[in-house]
Amino acid sequence: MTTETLVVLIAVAVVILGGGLAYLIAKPRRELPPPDVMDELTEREIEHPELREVDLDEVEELEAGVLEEEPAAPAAPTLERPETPQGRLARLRSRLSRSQTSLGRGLLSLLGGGDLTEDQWEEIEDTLLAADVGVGPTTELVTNLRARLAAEGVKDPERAKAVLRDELLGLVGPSLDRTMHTTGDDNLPGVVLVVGVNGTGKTTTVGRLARVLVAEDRSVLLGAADTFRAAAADQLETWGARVGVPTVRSHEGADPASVGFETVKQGIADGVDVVLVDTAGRLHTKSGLMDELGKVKRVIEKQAPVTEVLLVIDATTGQNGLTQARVFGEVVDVTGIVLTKLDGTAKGGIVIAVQRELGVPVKYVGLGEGPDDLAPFDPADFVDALLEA
Ligand SMILES: Nc1nc2c(ncn2[C@@H]2O[C@H](COP(=O)(O)OP(=O)(O)OP(=O)(O)O)[C@@H](O)[C@H]2O)c(=O)[nH]1
Repeated sequence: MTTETLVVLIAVAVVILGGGLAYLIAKPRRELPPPDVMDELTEREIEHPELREVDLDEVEELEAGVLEEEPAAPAAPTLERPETPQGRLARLRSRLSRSQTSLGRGLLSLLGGGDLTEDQWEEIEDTLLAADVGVGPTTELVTNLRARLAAEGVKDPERAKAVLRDELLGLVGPSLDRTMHTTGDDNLPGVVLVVGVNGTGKTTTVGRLARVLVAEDRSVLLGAADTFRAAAADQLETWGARVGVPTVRSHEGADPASVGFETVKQGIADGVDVVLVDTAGRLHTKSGLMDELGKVKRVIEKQAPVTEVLLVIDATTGQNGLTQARVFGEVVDVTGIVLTKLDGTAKGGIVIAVQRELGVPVKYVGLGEGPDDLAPFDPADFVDALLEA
């Protein structure tokens, strides 16, 4: 071999080796699979990639987000578990006494000092009237109190307080039937019609009553027969949804009687225990609308008897609340009263006045803005809270 041939051979070898090296450097390196895939690879598979069951291209696509993830199933709504009604008044009692202090303190301070002068008896009367007890019940209470304190020769403030408690309790009516009638006859649902002026807390009350019933393991259906305002139906639906209770509703301006009818019809078909129907109470002075309320009840009763008509009254409206009570009482047979916003007034005597006015018992009281701040009314607890001050 000549020297020239040797030089040519060396040059060819250098070119080949250089090209190979350049190819190796330029070749994209395959990354190691991510750690979780690594976990699945055995040592043998790492040494012999051809044996791998995991396709690295697929892994890369996954990394690049090419393969779409399975959409997550929608989370089931978490239902609230409402508080049982039994313990509620105990929890809310302080709100009652807070709102009643002027009445309780006023009476006790006067009665604590032995024999009363005429002026002091007048002061007692004024205190009762200022607390919205009403003229008739106030006169009755003062007359009875005077007679008993004199007859029993009461001088001791503790004894005077006990007599006052007894007399107040007598006025509140400890033996009135305060059960809410929610059981229908012949396998029909109980039907509760909730009426009252707008803004008194009617829709809130329907929502809260649904919670009371759910806490007692009763099945419930709501009817949004307040069709004046779409928002009222939305509000009701939201209340129900929180505790898994459905709502029957229609469009704004629909006939409230037909919504009531459809709700009870569905309640019967679904076999629910109780149907609660919210109604519109706008402009209670307009006879047309009040007639309409009467119609709602009549039409509902083509399906099933109404077992309870609850009138919602705002305790802070005083005498105006009594006027409302009177008007509603003329249109539908009110069977129970729900007194809302009792936490916001010192005029707790309205309980006594409104019962007298309608001859119907207060069955529930609203004592706050929380979802379970509606308590069954208990006369003894009420009077005790009144005199706690
Ligand atoms: N402090 C207090 N507020 C209450 C009570 N009950 C209801 N409310 C409030 O009163 C306001 C009116 O309640 P709604 O239920 O909307 O009154 P409504 O009578 O149904 O009026 P519409 O829905 O407009 O028909 C709301 O802000 C409630 O939170 C209560 O017992 N105490």
